[in-house]
Amino acid sequence: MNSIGENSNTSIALGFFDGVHIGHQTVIRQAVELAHKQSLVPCVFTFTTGHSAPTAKLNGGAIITEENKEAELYKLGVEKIFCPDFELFKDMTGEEFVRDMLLKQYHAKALTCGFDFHFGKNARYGIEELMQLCKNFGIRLCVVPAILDEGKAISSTRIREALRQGDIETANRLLGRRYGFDFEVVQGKRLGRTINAPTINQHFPSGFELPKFGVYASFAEVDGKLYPAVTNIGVKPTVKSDHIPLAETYIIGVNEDFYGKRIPITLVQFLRPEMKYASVEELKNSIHCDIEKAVEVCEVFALQ
Ligand SMILES: Cc1cc2nc3c(=O)[nH]c(=O)nc-3n(C[C@H](O)[C@H](O)[C@H](O)COP(=O)(O)O)c2cc1C
Ligand SMILES: Nc1ncnc2c1ncn2[C@@H]1O[C@H](COP(=O)(O)OP(=O)(O)OP(=O)(O)O)[C@@H](O)[C@H]1O
Repeated sequence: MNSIGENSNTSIALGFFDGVHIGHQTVIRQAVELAHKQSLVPCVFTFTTGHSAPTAKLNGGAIITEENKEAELYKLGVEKIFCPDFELFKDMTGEEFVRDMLLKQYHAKALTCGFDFHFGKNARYGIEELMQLCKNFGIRLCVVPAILDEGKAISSTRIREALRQGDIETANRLLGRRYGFDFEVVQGKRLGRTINAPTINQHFPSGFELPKFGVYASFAEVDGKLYPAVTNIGVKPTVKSDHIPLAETYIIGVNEDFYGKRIPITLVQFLRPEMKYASVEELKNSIHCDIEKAVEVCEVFALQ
């Protein structure tokens, strides 16, 4: 990043980009392509929502961590990410946002956004205003039409809804990759090993969207290699040891100490809801069925 001068002219993709789904990827690729054509630095303008957030973004938790979002953006060819706090620009007029922020601070020569992009105080300004402002300030504007799935625009909101319903197939299709997380592995009660299913435990940070509680066929990445796995997301009502939801994954065929590591887990199929069993013995039997099912499912997904 140091090679990019403070005053380099930029091509900027605009949006929040939670999840970096297929619609976002199209917008970002377009900004990167424009940058290459016009010798500009390919950039993304996104923002943090620490102190305040746009009303439209208050309908759910994050799909991806900030760190993983950045990694996905860089994979698409982005070289610089502008990420101010929403608070800093939320009261700007459309003109102030384009002139003072995008043009003067970030040296925008080209902007790319989606069909429904809104900006400025109370998200009052849309594509029409942006076109006019870009014309006034000599900035090239590219507006990407809606990228659809099943006839409806792909959105972070749709992905959150799919996750809440345990509909991992839809979430993964809209994301254009497998949904997952790589939170640090923390210590559990160590009961798992006594029921022949030692698990890695990962807590969801606050503000993160939780997938439906239940058991999923999954994959775990260990030292760059993918292993079939089975993940329970929930509060373990049978053992009542926790009220804080967490993800517990039994990695099939691996038995190592993962404490403190960041193990990437991706979900591929919902197997069953989390249940409160009458005994640990019943839970144990159920977990062994889950493992068998997960092995079958992962075999199919490993070929894809
Ligand atoms: C595949 C799988 C399915 C699970 N399903 C349930 C469940 O339906 N209900 C439940 O209370 N706990 C469930 N658990 C969580 C277990 O209760 C938990 O793994 C066990 O208590 C060990 O916890 P520990 O890691 O704190 O030692 C499941 C765990 C796994 C790995
Ligand atoms: N399906 C899509 N097709 C084309 N552009 C899109 C699509 N979804 C989002 N965009 C554009 O990508 C940028 C970032 O989108 P943003 O994160 O604000 O919206 P979103 O994915 O629709 O999320 P939400 O559901 O939270 O509104 C914006 O410029 C937006 O217009």
